[in-house]
Amino acid sequence: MAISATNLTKSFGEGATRMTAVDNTDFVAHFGEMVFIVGPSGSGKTTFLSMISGILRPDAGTVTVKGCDIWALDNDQLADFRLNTIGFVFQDYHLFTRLTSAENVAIPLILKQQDWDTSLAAANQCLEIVGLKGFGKTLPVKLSGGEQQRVAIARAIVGSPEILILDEPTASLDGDTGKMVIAFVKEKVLSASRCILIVTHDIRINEYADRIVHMEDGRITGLDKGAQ
Ligand SMILES: Nc1ncnc2c1ncn2[C@@H]1O[C@H](COP(=O)(O)OP(=O)(O)OP(=O)(O)O)[C@@H](O)[C@H]1O
Repeated sequence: MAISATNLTKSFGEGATRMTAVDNTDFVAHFGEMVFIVGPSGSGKTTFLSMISGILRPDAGTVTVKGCDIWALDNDQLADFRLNTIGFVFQDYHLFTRLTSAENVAIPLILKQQDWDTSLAAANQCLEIVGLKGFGKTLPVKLSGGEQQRVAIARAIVGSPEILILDEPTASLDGDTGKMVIAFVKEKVLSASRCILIVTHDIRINEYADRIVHMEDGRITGLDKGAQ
C-alpha cells in the first residue's frame, strides 16, 4: 500500500470562526494507480493533500506512507520524506523564468547536494521522458503551456519520488493539451512503483483515472470507478 490515512482531521481558526476543513477522513491509495480527488471549491482537497504529503500537521489521525507513520517523524526526517518521496506539480507550474528548462528540472537534485553537471544530465534525461528532448537550454517563456507543464512534471519526477501529486494540472491548459498531458502522465510517469494523486475539477480528463474520490465538506463522500 502506498498511502493510508485514518481519521484525518484538520480545523482552522478559533472560537466562533473555527471551521473543520477535513473531518475524520480515511483514505487509501496503492502503487500503480492514478487517483483523482474531486469536489467543490473549499471541500478540503488541498488541506487533505497537504497532510498526506507532510506539509501540514493534522489535528488528529495518522498518515502512513509506505508503512511509515509520517507525522511521528521529527522535522529533519519529515523534510527528507518530502524531498525524497513526494513530487509536487502545481497548477501554475511555478517555473523560474530566468533559469533554463533543464536548470528548473535540476533544482530538486541540487537541493539534495548533487553536483551541478550530474544534476543537469539527469534533468535532461527527465526532459526526454516528458517528450522535451533538446529543450534543456530553452527558457520556459519560450515554451507553450503544455510544454511548461511537462517541464514542471519533469522537475517533480527527477528525484524519482514514489508519490506524485498534481494540483489542478490542467486548469491552465486548453482541453486537448490538458488531455495530452494527463494521457502522457498515465503512460510514461505512472508505474508499478509509483502512485499518482491528482486534484482536478476537469471532467474532461476523468477517463484517465483508475479511481475517482469525491470530497465534500471535509469528508470523502464517494468513490467512482474501480472503488475499493
Ligand atoms: N490556512 C488556512 N487558514 C484558515 N482557513 C483555511 C486555511 N486553509 C484552508 N482553509 C479553509 O479550509 C477549507 C478547505 O480549504 P481547501 O483549500 O482545503 O479546499 P479545496 O477543496 O482545496 O478548495 P479549492 O478547490 O478552491 O482549492 C476552506 O473553507 C478554506 O477557507
